[in-house]
Amino acid sequence: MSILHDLETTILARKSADPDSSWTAKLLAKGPEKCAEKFGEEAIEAIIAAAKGDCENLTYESADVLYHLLVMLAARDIALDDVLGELARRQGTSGIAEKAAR
Ligand SMILES: N=c1c2ncn([C@@H]3O[C@H](COP(=O)(O)OP(=O)(O)OP(=O)(O)O)[C@@H](O)[C@H]3O)c2ncn1[C@@H]1O[C@H](COP(=O)(O)O)[C@@H](O)[C@H]1O
Repeated sequence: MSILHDLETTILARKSADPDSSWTAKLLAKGPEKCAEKFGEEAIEAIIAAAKGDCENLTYESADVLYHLLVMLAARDIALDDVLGELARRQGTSGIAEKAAR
């Protein structure tokens, strides 16, 4: 069990929690569109840190991105293992071959 799986378990439990009881529950209660918007905001913050070469902030923002990615996936009932499975499927294929297959 990875830390991402642990975090996913916590996030899934928040889907049925009182929105006033936690940040995650409140965000999930706002719906998948808001979760996606939040993910986009965090991704932009990571992009800015990367562009500036601010590695300390990029590490911090990347944690925000991963957390908000898991929340966005949970909001659409997509399991982390589905995403990891897709990555595993791509292992051994070149990026160019992957692009051509789409
Ligand atoms: N990893 C995280 C995590 N990363 C970021 N955040 C929250 O995400 C929010 C995003 O930051 P922002 O600055 O964009 O948010 P904000 O400015 O407070 O909110 P808005 O202005 O958008 O309304 C912050 O409130 C952070 O606390 C997180 N909240 C929770 N977790 C994990 O989720 C678990 C469950 O958290 P709760 O749901 O709070 O119990 C925690 O134990 C953590 O492991």
